[in-house]
Amino acid sequence: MAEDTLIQVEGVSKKFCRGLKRSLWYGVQDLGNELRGRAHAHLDELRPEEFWALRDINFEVKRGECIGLLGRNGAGKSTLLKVLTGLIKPDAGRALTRGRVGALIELGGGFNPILSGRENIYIGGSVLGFSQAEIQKKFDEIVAFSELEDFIDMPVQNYSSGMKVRLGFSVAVNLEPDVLFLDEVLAVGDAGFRIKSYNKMSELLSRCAVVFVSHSMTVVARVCSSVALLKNGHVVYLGNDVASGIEQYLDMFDSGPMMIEFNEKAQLHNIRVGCDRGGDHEDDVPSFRYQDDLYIEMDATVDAGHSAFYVAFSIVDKDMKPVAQYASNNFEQEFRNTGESMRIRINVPQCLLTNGEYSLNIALAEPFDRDVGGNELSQTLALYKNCARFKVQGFRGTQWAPFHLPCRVEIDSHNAN
Ligand SMILES: Nc1ncnc2c1ncn2[C@@H]1O[C@H](COP(=O)(O)OP(=O)(O)OP(=O)(O)O)[C@@H](O)[C@H]1O
Repeated sequence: MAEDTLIQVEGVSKKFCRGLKRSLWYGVQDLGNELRGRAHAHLDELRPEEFWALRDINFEVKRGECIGLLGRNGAGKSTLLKVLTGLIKPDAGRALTRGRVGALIELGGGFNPILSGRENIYIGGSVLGFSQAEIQKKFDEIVAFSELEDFIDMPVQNYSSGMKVRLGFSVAVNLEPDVLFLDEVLAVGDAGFRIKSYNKMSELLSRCAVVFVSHSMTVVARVCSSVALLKNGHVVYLGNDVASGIEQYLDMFDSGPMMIEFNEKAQLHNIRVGCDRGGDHEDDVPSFRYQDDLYIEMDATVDAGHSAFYVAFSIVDKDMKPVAQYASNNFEQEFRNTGESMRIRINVPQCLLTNGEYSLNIALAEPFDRDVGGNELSQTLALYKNCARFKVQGFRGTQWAPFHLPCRVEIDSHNAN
């Protein structure tokens, strides 16, 4: 393996068996064959109820790189991490690492629950190959990072899940690893610790090779330099274009049907997103360009008894996270209910969304009072979620957020200090 390559995965395959009884029986057969020095008779074929959890995985990670393992539930990410850390043996191929390995792949994994945090730090350090003296030197740093000073002599079995993550992460990152394996478990920590952990990861990156499993695309976009996207045990994308890897991951999810959460007092029909220029269609989804002038159109009826209403919408990304909002009442725009079917058109000039697939949540509401703070109280008349999908394409350049603002930068060298 090349000098600066710290992780090398070569043709790794791993199969599992769905049925417990068969799985045990195959295990006995394989062990018998191994003991008799016979090659694995069924190495490349699947026996009844077996499936490939990993199939012919190849990649390498150099010092200074962080590869994000993405994939839907059951894609094989944790199995790959377990092969990488040596917890399970692959059926074919090999995974090599160079240098000290730090890992946090299971909540409380690697800890002895009846021993204290202090004792577990010493055991964890020894497993990584550190001498008692070296661990002693790092001990205060580990405890300070985990912020568990008051609990360090308590048995780990009494720790909360967040406390276990703090201790596990702190041991993994503070013992100067060359290779770091991190699973989703970090998400268990509270917001403060998560931010601290991601900062620590960024700091370690210059001297480490990291494999990071996550379902949070915001974090992947922030910390990863490359992405391996797994589907049913196969790598379907491997590369340095993290945005493209994330896009392909999000494409694996069907955004689902429209949900009418409430339509008892108003009804919406024919909701669509358009562009005066026309736009294109891709897989039946309208597609526009970055900075196009868009409009949202719908037909609406509002029940008699509600004399006025306002219109609100949010744009959500493929993770269903809201990325933009609008409510006409914030601009003193309320509309009179004509009692008849109305065509509503909302103009969205110069849409600054970056490339991706988005959807709309739309509400009609009636303002009726103000609270003590002067905020408007309103009654929802209709709420339709995920009711019009659209794509934005044509944004050029690195993309790390849903909006790109067309700013102008001015530099005046005379005033610079
Ligand atoms: N010991 C095992 N025996 C049998 N099947 C297993 C075993 N461990 C994992 N699997 C199966 O292997 C497949 C991959 O599982 P894995 O845990 O690697 O997925 P994952 O991508 O980490 O999923 P998630 O995002 O839910 O954590 C799944 O179908 C899982 O049920």
